Amino acid sequence: MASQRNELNPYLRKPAVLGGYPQIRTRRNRTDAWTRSLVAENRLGPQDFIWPVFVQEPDGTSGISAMPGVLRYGLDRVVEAVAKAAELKIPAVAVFPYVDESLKTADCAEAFNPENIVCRAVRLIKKEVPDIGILCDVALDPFNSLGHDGLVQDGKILNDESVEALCQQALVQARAGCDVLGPSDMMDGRVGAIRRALDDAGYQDAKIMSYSAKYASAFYGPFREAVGADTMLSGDKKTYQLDFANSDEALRQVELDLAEGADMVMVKPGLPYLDIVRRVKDRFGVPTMAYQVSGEYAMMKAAAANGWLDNDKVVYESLMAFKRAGADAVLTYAAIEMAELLKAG
Ligand SMILES: NCc1[nH]cc(CCC(=O)O)c1CC(=O)O
Repeated sequence: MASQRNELNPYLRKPAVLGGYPQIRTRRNRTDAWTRSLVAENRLGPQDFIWPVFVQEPDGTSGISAMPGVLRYGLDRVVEAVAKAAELKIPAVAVFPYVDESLKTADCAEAFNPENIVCRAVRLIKKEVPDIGILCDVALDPFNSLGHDGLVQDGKILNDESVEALCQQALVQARAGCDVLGPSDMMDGRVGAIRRALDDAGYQDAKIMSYSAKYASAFYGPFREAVGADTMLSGDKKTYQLDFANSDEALRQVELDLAEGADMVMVKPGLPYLDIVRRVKDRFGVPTMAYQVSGEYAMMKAAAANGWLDNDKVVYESLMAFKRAGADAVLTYAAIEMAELLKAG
């Protein structure tokens, strides 16, 4: 039968596997925009973003010199900004506080004050923009006169005492209406402790997005200006944040956080750490977030301001790269501009 058919149809006599060029031309799938769209393996939409929002005590807004286009919002302005994010179909915002120096202390008491700027912003956003998810950072640095994420004694970052403080901070945030607690402090055991504290207080549905693979990175520089922690920090964060020489260590950290009850995990910074995103996603298959941090944003904006890079194109390409690496969503300061661009087509 087969040989008969081959005689009738000489093309079938050719081997099924053609082998290569010139029969195979991979450029065929790239000839037109519609073909490229058809075969695209990843897509980017506003649902892929979490927008970090800085809030400040004074009404109005203020700029951050190393983050052009990013503002801190007073409570009179934050609702409008978050409502715009919701309108653009961005699923969640991450609230970060700018705290006046006079409120920063070594015991970080302001972090547990239910009337602090984070809690008030969360209550307001929950009330006025009820459908957007709210993530809060759980770490003491914005409230710490020493600039560290944990409590400091004699120059050492205390672990277990810090975990207790973080639990208190998570509880005031959950009470204010925060949907997702994001421990970004890298203390040992904090995810399990926060989970227990939330459950005991009746917040079983409050989610934990753990900053699991958070590296001691120089790319956080502009953020520290944004939250007013730049001049405060004594030393560095290398005794708790991960060493950027390592990646097995990140997997171990993720594994522990998942065992302790993390609902989602995060890799941070983003672009220079896409290898970690891929390893985490492949190994655990859990919701994996990545944070395109302040320094990454600053680099793109600085190059674009000089005319060296095309802002819209590099921001788009960088965010698509996160998707390709396996990230489910990206925390990015460019969320609004990118959502607007995608909407405009
Ligand atoms: N724990 C605080 C925190 N949460 C998010 C960032 C960085 C975010 C950014 O750079 O955009 C930091 C800074 C740090 O750890 O020093």
